[in-house]
Amino acid sequence: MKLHELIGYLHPFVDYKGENPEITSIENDNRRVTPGSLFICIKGYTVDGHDFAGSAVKNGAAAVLAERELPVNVPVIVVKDTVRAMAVLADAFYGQPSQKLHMVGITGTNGKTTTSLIIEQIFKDAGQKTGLIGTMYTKIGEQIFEVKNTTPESLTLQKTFKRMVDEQVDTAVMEVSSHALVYGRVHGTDYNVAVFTNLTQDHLDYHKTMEEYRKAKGLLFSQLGNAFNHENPKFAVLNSDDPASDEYAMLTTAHILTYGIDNHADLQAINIAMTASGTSFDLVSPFGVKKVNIQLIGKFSIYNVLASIGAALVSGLSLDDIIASVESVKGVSGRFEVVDAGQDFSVIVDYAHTPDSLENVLKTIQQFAQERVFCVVGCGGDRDRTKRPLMAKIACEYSTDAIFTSDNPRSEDPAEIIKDMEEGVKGEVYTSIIDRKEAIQHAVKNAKSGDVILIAGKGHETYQQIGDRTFDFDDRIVAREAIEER
Ligand SMILES: CC(=O)N[C@H]1[C@@H](OP(=O)(O)OP(=O)(O)OC[C@H]2O[C@@H](n3ccc(=O)[nH]c3=O)[C@H](O)[C@@H]2O)O[C@H](CO)[C@@H](O)[C@@H]1O[C@H](C)C(=O)N[C@@H](C)C(=O)N[C@H](CCC(=O)O)C(=O)O
Ligand SMILES: Nc1ncnc2c1ncn2[C@@H]1O[C@H](COP(=O)(O)OP(=O)(O)OP(=O)(O)O)[C@@H](O)[C@H]1O
Ligand SMILES: N[C@H](CCC[C@H](N)C(=O)O)C(=O)O
Ligand SMILES: [Mg+2]
Repeated sequence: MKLHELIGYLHPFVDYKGENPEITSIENDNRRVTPGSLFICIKGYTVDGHDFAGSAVKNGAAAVLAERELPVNVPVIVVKDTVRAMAVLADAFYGQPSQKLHMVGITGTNGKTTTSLIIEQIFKDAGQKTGLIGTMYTKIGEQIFEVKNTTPESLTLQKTFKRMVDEQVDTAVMEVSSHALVYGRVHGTDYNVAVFTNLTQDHLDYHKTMEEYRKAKGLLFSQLGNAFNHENPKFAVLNSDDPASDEYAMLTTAHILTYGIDNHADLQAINIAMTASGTSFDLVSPFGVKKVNIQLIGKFSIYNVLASIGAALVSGLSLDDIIASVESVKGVSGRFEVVDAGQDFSVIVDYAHTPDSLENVLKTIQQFAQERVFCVVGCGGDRDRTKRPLMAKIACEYSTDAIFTSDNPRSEDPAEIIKDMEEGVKGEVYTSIIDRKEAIQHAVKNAKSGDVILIAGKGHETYQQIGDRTFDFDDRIVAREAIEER
């Protein structure tokens, strides 16, 4: 695409009439620039991309988009906000790919990854080719790509959508983090279905207050498009048991489908029966009452399944087929994952790293636990500090043996993170062991027949970030080895 054509997509007041080179790619990292690239300078949290413009030009950049004039010998287009401009240009350069896909976006504090994988399964079972973008990976068909963020910045995102279009993907399912909504990473992404799971405390280091956090998630719904496109209607799938849903319903002109358990909803689960290996319920739906038997447990799992059924239903799939799909879902890696090495106690690895998710998982375990419940848990460094005492309190309240340990301390002192946790449990009985491997070994050594050990916080993660180093660490492997050593 020629530079002039590309610039034409920007704000009409961006006045550029200089040279008109062919733009072969758009990059925001000088190290990825090749001859003909447009280099976009982004002021980051760590460094300022404007400092790399010179190097980008040396690498062959044909033009630079920046927030100020720069001393380089290629055209510099100056805009007020390069992050916003990047979203517009990425969408245009890749041919507005999200408009060619059936797009399902999922936001909420907990359950995004789980729900996105269930939705992916439903669409696959319906014979569609799917794409997935989320915490664990990006997936196009069956090809898996590593990711750094749950929701990547706009350039990577649009490039990924373009690849999905090229590879004939029908439906793209993606997690939309609150950070992504605030940073404008999904600006220009044309969702057909926006799903809300729930809103509870997390990420207050970034959003500061729950009100700001709630507003951030609301952006997915306010950006869902305001036109009544009757050929291609848009849907918001909202949790009727979460108070934030009322606000999100007001923010959007899309059709609304609600799901829930406690409050009346378009899709409501009633007559719930849970065993240690699964859950059954009656699904009250616009198509009558249907019996559903899932292999997942915990009330939170029912919510994830209802949200998934809702997203598939408004996408036009048949309810009976959808139910058959959700009934076949066995679980998601690192979410309530059982480690079984033949021991006579249970070990569960789960990604609960927020107060709400920890409470949900421990309450679910309590329903089945016959003896003691050990809870090995830590809190991430460089993340919301205010959730630390709350998580510690929940661990003490809902388990018999709370063991506080490290979970990606990053740049923080792990002992200080544990101290923050301990603030929430003054006078209670717990054990603190900084080294996560030792903490897991401690639980495994002390567990007796019939006990349950929950190892919370890292789920599918295969690393531990300490300082600026990343070490191999997988709760499931460490637990298995500890059991085998017993
Ligand atoms: C706070 C934050 O969100 N940071 C994101 C941000 O990093 P940054 O601002 O530090 O970027 P930077 O390193 O300063 O770089 C600035 C610019 O200079 C460029 N650069 C940089 C170095 C260089 O040598 N050359 C160069 O050109 C970079 O390409 C970039 O354009 O931009 C990066 C690239 O897009 C992101 O990967 C990074 O996410 C970091 C890893 C992160 O931890 N983010 C978290 C807070 C986050 O976004 N989490 C959410 C939610 C998770 C969930 O709950 O599921 C997520 O969506 O992942
Ligand atoms: N609907 C839900 N409500 C509350 N807790 C949930 C729900 N679904 C899952 N959980 C809990 O939250 C944990 C994380 O789930 P999941 O990875 O699906 O969430 P996520 O929203 O993708 O999280 P992240 O923002 O970190 O990517 C699970 O391991 C489980 O403990
Ligand atoms: N998406 C979440 C994941 C947290 C996982 C936990 N293991 C941690 O490192 O805190 C975050 O980045 O806050
Ligand atoms: Mg996730």
